[in-house]
Amino acid sequence: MASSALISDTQSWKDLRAHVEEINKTHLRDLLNHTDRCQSMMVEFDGILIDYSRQRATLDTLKKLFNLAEAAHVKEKIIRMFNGEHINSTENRPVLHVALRAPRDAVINSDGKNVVPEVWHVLDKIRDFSERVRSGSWVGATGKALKDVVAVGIGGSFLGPLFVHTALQTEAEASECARGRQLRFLANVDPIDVARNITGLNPETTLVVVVSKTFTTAETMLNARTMREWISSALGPQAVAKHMVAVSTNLKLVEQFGIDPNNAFAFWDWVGGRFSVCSAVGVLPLSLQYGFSIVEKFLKGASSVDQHFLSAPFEKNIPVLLGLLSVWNVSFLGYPARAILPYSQALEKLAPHIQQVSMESNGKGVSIDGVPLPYQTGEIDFGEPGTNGQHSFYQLIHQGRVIPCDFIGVVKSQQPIYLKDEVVNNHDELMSNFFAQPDALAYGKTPEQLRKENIPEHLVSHKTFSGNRPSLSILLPSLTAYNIGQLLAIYEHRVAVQGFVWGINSFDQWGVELGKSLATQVRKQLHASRKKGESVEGFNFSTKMLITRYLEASADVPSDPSTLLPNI
Ligand SMILES: O=P(O)(O)OC[C@H]1O[C@](O)(CO)[C@@H](O)[C@@H]1O
Repeated sequence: MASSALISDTQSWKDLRAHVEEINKTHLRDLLNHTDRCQSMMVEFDGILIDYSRQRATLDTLKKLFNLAEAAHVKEKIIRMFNGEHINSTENRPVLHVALRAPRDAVINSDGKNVVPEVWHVLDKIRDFSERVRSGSWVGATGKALKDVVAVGIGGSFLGPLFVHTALQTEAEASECARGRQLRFLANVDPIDVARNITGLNPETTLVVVVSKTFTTAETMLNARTMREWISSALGPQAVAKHMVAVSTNLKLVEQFGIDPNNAFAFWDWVGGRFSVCSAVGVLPLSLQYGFSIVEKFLKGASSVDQHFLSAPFEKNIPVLLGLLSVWNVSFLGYPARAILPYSQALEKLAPHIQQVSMESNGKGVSIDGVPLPYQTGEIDFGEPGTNGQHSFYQLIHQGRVIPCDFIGVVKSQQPIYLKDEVVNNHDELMSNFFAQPDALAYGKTPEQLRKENIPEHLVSHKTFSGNRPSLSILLPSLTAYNIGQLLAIYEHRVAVQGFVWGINSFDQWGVELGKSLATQVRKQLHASRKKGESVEGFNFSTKMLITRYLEASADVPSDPSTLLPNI
């Protein structure tokens, strides 16, 4: 399938380019009047309703997007992914996060081997370990039960688990299962993050889970050594065996670090970091907090969407539709950003997680065959829960730049509140905004409407809303572990579809390497300057000046310190 032909050279791409002119003659205000159009722009699957009628698209646009998908061989690429082919060609790896949530009896082959039994071997090990910790049969070095967990990891070894944890925290069944337990995440190498995470924790009752696919990430390893010091300085070095476990693909380095290999939970190089929340990366910390049976529901929700993605026709395939519409917005309508706006506080960490899933995957400059692209890929993802975002950046979305929005609403609140004598209950109040905002963006408000309302003439232009601003609405029935899994898989596959169309490798991340290697040079310099007083050399004028100023202004930092941990 590899070829240096770019999707932008195909007739389908050119047709869509030409079609923009047609769409520019329309306004969502009018498009929304066509009931047939709107009806065919609603899709339902497994309790989830998607309404994309507020996209700047007609049924003809959709037809052209399906042609584009065909020209980009999207169907074949999806099948190749599920078949375990090495579609991550620059790293020569399959991309099989779908195997992480496949049922026990599924068969998913990679390099001639069914990977599902090894997935379940690790899941069973997690179930067993987390039950022993939760029941108090696995105790710490002083015989106390371990009720608090600090998960140390960054990027994909952090954001997905944090998203799911935040979403489950207030879910009735999950929160009951987590009673008396805490799960914290130490990600940043900033010592302040260490201080925040250990504050209020007792090493005797704390389990540290070091999560790193490579077990070489500088930030994670320094934080892991810091946590090891925190434990051993309080309880003695032998306590590490009882208080530290690891999740990694690199079990050799785990052992070298001093963690018992029996307490290491494996995953595989066919799981990309940002797609790893369904591996031990997420399943271990979440099972320790909520119990394995809750996490299993999350995996089932994701698996249900996996099957839908693989088998549903494109006209009804949620990740495919959303992926194609994102390509339409970015590559044809020229909107470079996307706002992820969940009307649920429980989903407050969805946008940061999808930011990595999407931007690390699709922020590329060359095709999968290494050909420089004449078009931009990826989009700038950001977001906040509604209604908080409304009082922050929505002004720009309503009257400034056009940013396609994903509105995500939930039918049944995790935590309903009813107050006597209120007009509506609290969740209805929230959802009133969820329903209103997409229409405000789509319809806008004309000067004529304002004049009819007797708005003073000098304010008319200020109060005018152009409208015609696209969004889509995702309505979830509730926010259980299962629904959270569904939502995750929708976004993961949508990002893959976008990459498949753009013809890029969405599964590597070479762009993060340069900064890492330059930091190594700076680290060496800081060491040499602090220890031996060496002057700053080998940098450009600006960096040299900045580092020199930093060193001079922090000359009181001891050159040969004894261990100091945060004390707040
Ligand atoms: O799990 P690891 O190997 O510590 O890597 C953490 C993160 O670093 C990256 O490699 C780059 O930021 C991500 O892709 C990954 O999720």
